[in-house]
Amino acid sequence: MSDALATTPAVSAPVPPAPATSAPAITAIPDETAYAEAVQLALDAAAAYYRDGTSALDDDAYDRLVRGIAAYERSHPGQALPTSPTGKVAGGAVVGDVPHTVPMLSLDNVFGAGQLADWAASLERRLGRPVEAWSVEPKLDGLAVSARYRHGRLTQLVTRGDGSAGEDVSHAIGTIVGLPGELAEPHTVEVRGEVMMTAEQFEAACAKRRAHDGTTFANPRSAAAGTLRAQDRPYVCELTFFAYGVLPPPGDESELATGLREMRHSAVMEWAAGQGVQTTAATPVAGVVATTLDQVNERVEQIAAARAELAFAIDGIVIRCDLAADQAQAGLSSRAPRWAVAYKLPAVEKITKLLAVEWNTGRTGIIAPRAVLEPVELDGSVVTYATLHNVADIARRGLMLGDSVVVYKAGDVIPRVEAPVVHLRTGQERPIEIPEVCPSCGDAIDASQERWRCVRGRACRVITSVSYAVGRDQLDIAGLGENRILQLLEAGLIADFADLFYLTADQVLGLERMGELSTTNLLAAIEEAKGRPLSRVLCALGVRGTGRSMSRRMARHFGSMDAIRAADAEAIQAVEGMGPEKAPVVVAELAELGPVIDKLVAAGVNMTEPGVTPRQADDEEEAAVSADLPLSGKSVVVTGAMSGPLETFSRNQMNELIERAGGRASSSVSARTDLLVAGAKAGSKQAKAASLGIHILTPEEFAALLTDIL
Ligand SMILES: NC(=O)c1ccc[n+]([C@@H]2O[C@H](COP(=O)([O-])OP(=O)(O)OC[C@H]3O[C@@H](n4cnc5c(N)ncnc54)[C@H](O)[C@@H]3O)[C@@H](O)[C@H]2O)c1
Ligand SMILES: [Zn+2]
Repeated sequence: MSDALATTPAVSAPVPPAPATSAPAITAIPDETAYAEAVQLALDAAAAYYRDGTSALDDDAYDRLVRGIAAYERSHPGQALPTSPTGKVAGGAVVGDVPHTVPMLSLDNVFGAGQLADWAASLERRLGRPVEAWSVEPKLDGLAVSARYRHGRLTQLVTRGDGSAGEDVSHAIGTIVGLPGELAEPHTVEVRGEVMMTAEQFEAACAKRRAHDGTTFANPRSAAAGTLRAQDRPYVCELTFFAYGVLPPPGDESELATGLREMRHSAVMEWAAGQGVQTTAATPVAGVVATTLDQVNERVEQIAAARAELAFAIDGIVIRCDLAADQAQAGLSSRAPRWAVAYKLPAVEKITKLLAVEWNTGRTGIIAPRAVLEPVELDGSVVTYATLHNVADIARRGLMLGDSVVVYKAGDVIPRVEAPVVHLRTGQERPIEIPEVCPSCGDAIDASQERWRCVRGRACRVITSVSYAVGRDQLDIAGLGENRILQLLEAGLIADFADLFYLTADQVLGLERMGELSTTNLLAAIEEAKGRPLSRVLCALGVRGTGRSMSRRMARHFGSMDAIRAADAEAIQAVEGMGPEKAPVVVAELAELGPVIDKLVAAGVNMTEPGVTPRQADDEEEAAVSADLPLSGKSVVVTGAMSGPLETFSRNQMNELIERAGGRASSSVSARTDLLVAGAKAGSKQAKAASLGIHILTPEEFAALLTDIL
């Protein structure tokens, strides 16, 4: 939640996570005072948003606020203020002095296919006939402008303003890619479209501003807004234009003018492109014409899916009647045309706080910073971490601890910090500490390239990662202490733990303090480790977020390493407890570990989970767990010291055993516990289980129950 809302508790509300297509959240407004505050807050935000992009609110917060205002006005019609933003273009917060020939309006919104169908049905009722063709285009997230051409020359550029009059921003002519100074032919027309910044232009703009005053823009839209209106900046930033309309001068009865008025929207767009004006035609989200709502929805889904990869921001899809006659007959309301609608996509950017920066040395020795954020709900999940790429990136964005930052996340994309919101700084922000030595091993940092590395490179993490992989709960290879691993590394015999499976007796014997017997023992232990269940091999890989229990759950869910490797983020997310933030990281890290896994496979290391039939790549079902296992569906807790056949079992091995027998291992006793295995010196858990009437077994009784599996 942004600061601005936090300081006005009367109008702030928790964010209920809403699925993409459901009705949007609103800010609750309890009384008239809160209502007046909310109106003022919305006006200030909208004024700043359209002026130079320095709103204190992100779009989602603004939209919730305005919906809250509208809801309050519906239930208290007598209290509505004349300054209220509802029902007005630009929330009524903007004025202009250059009149528009035809109003530049807003768009009504729909959320989801259901609302779209309702909107289309009411439009068709109004027309008294079915709409023959729909045009479906991306809703570009920038600023609307009207570009006036006289005899083919671009003479004036005007913002939307309050819809009836805008502001002259002709000074920007010549800095906007896609808006030529001259048309291919000497026509007099008005081209309407969106001015925005591509990701690349945004980076360049941030670099220029940073060189100038040490700050950056918060996101491409606010950078575009600020840039379009800036007149006396000592630096020039490039912008991009995409057209979505062409209007002939009112009263012009020339052949071209009448032609344009009668042309389908799709044909108008082709005409504009023919004149050298940029349209979305060449982008992956080009406008299309659809004849049925099913086709419209299909294109909506395609555009939504392409969103994360686009070089520019979109916040929805615009659906309009393609035929000029339909548009003319449907007409306009005071705020929006009746023949078009915006199908809103969920917000993928929010403002939150940068709480800390963590530094980690990756498997390849790359030292990467990671942002720790005040948790924020974004595109269907709660984001707490975001990537910061590298040190140069932090410097480039001028980030500070405590900054309000714009965080971006769409679909499977790993969340990233876009930039600080400089105008929300309080003076309490502190510099981010940059590490001077490798955070993993303490050795020096090689900072010669943009991505910093530990001077040890891959070796930095190898000792820790090999020690972890051979640990008792993973591959369980006895006789491989840190010193021994270091020896193997320094002798060049291993570079990762998969290489252990290729060691020969000669190589091992060649090491210092390594006799015949210990060599035989070590190689036997390594040989034995080849048969460990998939869950342990997976755990040994050390993928972030997949510790012992998650590795077991993944192994049981997929059944084989092949199935795990074939899974995308969505499929991985189907594993219990795997959040949408973690899933893409797991997929990325597994891909990065591909060569290690291949080496393990080639060495003959087991890649399946006992008792689980591996799922096929396109299998919708859970991997089939053999039915009627002794603990099927039971929740089991283990406490006290194990004895009898289970004497040597670690807790992790006990948990594995339980899950292999079809049960669920848990660490605490509750009403949902089915069985407690209580060994000697069992304490409070046994007492609690007894009081709850839970079935209690000794380790020996439990072992007897599982003789077939042990
Ligand atoms: N963060 C803030 O403080 C703040 C303040 C005000 C408004 N906003 C945001 O602005 C949005 C409302 O703004 P609005 O009234 O400018 O826009 P809108 O959502 O009403 O849509 C109309 C605009 O869409 C644009 N557009 C993009 N692609 C188009 C296409 N293919 N065809 C036709 N039009 C296209 C045009 O600029 C047009 O003016 C809200 O989503 C709100 O979140 C944010
Ligand atoms: Zn290191």
